[in-house]
Amino acid sequence: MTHTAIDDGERVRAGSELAAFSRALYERGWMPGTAGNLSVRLPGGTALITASGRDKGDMTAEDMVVVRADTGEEAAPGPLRASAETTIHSAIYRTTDAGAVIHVHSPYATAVACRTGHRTHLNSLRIERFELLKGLGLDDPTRTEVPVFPNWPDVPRIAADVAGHLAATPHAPPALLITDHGITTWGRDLAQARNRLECLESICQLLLMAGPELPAEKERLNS
Ligand SMILES: CSC[C@@H](O)[C@@H](O)C(=O)COP(=O)(O)O
Ligand SMILES: [Zn+2]
Repeated sequence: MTHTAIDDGERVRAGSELAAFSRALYERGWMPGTAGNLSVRLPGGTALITASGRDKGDMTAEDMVVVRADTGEEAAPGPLRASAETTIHSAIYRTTDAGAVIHVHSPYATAVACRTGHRTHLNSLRIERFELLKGLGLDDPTRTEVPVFPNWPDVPRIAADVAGHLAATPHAPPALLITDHGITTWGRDLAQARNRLECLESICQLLLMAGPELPAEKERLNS
């Protein structure tokens, strides 16, 4: 099958699933305005992604665009434009075996991204000890380093940073932050990507609620 030969039934089934997940995330307040985008990998080297600039709480299967999974290029001319952040999804599809990618502007993860990110350099957020790390499917569920990328105005530049980091970091967690912007997670399907997103959003909430450490706590943690 070539990348343009998408079975219509498959496209509609995947599009309906994207629309349902998008609505649910919107209703949680994680896709304010028209923020956020979701995609799934399809057979034949393609992916289906939410159209750009749409209300993410009110999408249907017809509001999705077929793109090449490895480049983000639109597979066929049509009235809708693929998400402005499609190249970030493609960077993930190219360098991992992800079957689905979710990007949202959820408040706690975005706040942590704002506080830990750097305007021009890749940074990382070290997370240790939280039980919820077990929900990320890590090789070592006791600790991880979530990369925090600069929010370049040129999205393909963010995508190039992401692809470079993931290619060089085989045990990277299935998640990334973009400073002053939001969070992206991925998994074998939308449900797994959403579960991982929920774990990280909750960890970020706990980090913000728990810190900064009190001196007595520091002593206890270091003993
Ligand atoms: C509401 S502005 C947010 C956008 O700039 C972008 O970050 C975003 O998440 C949605 O872009 P989109 O092109 O609709 O997929
Ligand atoms: Zn965004």
